[in-house]
Amino acid sequence: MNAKKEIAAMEDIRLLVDTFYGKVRIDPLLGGIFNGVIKDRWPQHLEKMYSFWQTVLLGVHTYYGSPFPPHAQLPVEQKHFDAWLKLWHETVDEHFTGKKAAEAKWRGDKMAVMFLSKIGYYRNNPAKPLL
Ligand code: HEM
Repeated sequence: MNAKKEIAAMEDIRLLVDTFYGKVRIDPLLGGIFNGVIKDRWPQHLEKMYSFWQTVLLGVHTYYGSPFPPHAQLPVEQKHFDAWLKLWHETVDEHFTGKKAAEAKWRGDKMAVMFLSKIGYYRNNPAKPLL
C-alpha cells in the first residue's frame, strides 16, 4: 500500500521530480528531446528542478534562474506539452494529495500555456535588429 501524502518537505520534492523525469526520459515523444539537450547533465538538471519546485511549492527560495530561455528554441508544439502535462499530473497523483499537489498541477498547466504561447510568438516574430 502506498498512502498518498501532502507535499511538505524536500524529500517529497525529490521523489516527485525523480519519478517524473524517470518517465520523461523514456517517453517516446519527449525522451529524445530531453536527452538530446541534457546528455550527461541529468544530475545538474534534476538539482535545478528540485530547487525550482522547492521555491514554488515550499516557499524556500533557492531557484534564481529564468525558466523560459532553455525552451525558446526547442522543437516542441502542443502535443509535447500535452504529453508533459499528462506525465506530470499522473506523477503528482500517484504519490501526493492535498493543496500543494493541486498547486503543482496548476503551476505546470500555467507554465505550459505560457511557454507554448511564447514559443509561438518567437517563431512568428524572429528578433530583428533595430538598426
Ligand atoms: C514539452 C515540454 C518541455 C520540454 C521538452 C522541456 C525541456 C527542457 C529542457 C531541455 C531544459 C534544459 C535543460 C538543460 O539544458 O539543463 C528544461 C529546463 C527547465 N524546464 Fe522544461 N521542458 C518542458 C516543459 C516544461 C514545463 C511545463 C515547465 C514548468 C514547470 C518546465 C520547467 C523547466 C525549468 C524550471 C527548467 C530550468 C530552467 C533553467 O535553466 O533555470 N519545463 N526544460
